[in-house]
Amino acid sequence: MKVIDTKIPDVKIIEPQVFGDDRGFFMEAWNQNRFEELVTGKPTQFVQDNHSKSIKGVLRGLHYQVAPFAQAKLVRCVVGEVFDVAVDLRTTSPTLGQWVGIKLSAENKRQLWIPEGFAHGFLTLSDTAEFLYKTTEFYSSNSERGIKWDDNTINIDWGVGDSEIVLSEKDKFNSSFNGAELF
Ligand SMILES: Cc1cn([C@H]2C[C@H](O)[C@@H](COP(=O)(O)OP(=O)(O)O[C@H]3O[C@H](C)C(=O)[C@H](O)[C@H]3O)O2)c(=O)[nH]c1=O
Repeated sequence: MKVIDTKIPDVKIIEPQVFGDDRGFFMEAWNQNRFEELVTGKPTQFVQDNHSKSIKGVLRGLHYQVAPFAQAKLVRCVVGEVFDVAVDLRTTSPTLGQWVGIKLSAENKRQLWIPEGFAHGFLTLSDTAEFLYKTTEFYSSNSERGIKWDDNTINIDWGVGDSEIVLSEKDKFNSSFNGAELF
């Protein structure tokens, strides 16, 4: 397992070791000891596994839960490809308002570690994409918050125009960054 830094120090790219042979491949998608040793450096417990399927152009996000239900997430794409984004919402962080974007795919098998204090979202690049992620806190609908995918303060380069984006009704009414509840 290789851990790669991003421009936001606490957000890490993880490349699991993949064992390929003439049957296909095997990899440990998550190993508690290795993850705590190489990624977080502390005890890290996940309590929920999520799985979503999206068609091309679907953008889910930017979402987060506020305290006491703030979630850290370990995310990966197991079918197709997505452009995955984390946005720093920590008021004491030197990278507040900055974002990290990475392509996650069934092909590259990369994972992204997104600590508490970040908004998260992804854009579906392939015809369909299936997205799996572990969270460190349970879902709490009352604690859910959303920031507009095209907020002009954060200014994420999604690589597509507005016309190609498919949003949930909820995501059409997300907050601006400047109006958002931060950490
Ligand atoms: C997130 C979640 C949702 N739900 C229910 C609530 C709705 O009835 C239905 C769809 O929820 P939603 O439209 O919020 O799903 P996404 O747009 O994929 O939301 C996710 O999008 C981005 C990518 C995230 O990082 C978050 O984990 C999460 O907010 O599933 C649950 O029952 N449990 C859950 O943990």
